[in-house]
Amino acid sequence: MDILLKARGIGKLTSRNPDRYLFRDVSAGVGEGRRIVLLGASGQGKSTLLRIFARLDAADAGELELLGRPASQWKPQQWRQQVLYVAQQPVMLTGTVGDNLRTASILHGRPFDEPLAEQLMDELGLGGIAWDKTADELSGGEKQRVALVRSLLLKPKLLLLDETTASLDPASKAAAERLLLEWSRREGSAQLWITHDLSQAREVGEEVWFLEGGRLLEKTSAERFFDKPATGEARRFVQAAADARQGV
Ligand SMILES: Nc1ncnc2c1ncn2[C@@H]1O[C@H](COP(=O)(O)OP(=O)(O)OP(=O)(O)O)[C@@H](O)[C@H]1O
Repeated sequence: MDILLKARGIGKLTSRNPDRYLFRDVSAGVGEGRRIVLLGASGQGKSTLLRIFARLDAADAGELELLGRPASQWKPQQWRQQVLYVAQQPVMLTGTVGDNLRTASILHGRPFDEPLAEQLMDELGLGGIAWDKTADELSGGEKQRVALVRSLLLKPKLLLLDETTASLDPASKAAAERLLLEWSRREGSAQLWITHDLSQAREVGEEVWFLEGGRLLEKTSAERFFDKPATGEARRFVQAAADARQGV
């Protein structure tokens, strides 16, 4: 498996205290077409790490490489076409639903694949939404799904999914998971998910990265992470989630 994105020694200082790292020494590789889940408690810096991978935020240490070329050799916009961050809080651009769906093709000068946009909207249960509706009038869950379709239409090599299904009702969440799994198989694109839902993590993840105490403590197969975590921290994390589910 070729490595698509490589991180070497990535660190981010805390904004409050420039002597302290939020996380450091993050070295890992995203394989082509691989589905990885990034787990860890709130506030560990998972979103920040994904934003660094998408070059929406700068690292304070370390280097990134995409397709074997260091970040310095990529124009940020070209990098972001390939490594696309889907934000936790969806941002709708001014205009209609159709305008939002066409954004990527306009920005990147590619033809708009309308049949694909229709198909993706349908698969996410948005087939009934008029494309001339003002995007800002959509519900939060609708915005989240339109933002996802908008991202998929760009066909990035790596999708960074930051709690993308967290605000969806159970049926829409299942539809989004199905679509993303199918998409990764069909398009061969890689996905790096942040989720707090461990059953979703088992469902979608081939690999798990576990961030705690400012370090990427585990990088392993999903099966191994859930059945036999190597560190006490991961064991406690998995156990606490299981206890919470059972109301212990
Ligand atoms: N330089 C920094 N950049 C971003 N966040 C920082 C920084 N320094 C400190 N922080 C704090 O660290 C935390 C990082 O937030 P982030 O959203 O990345 O974590 P997370 O693990 O994704 O959390 P959640 O699971 O709750 O979404 C926040 O509490 C933020 O205020």
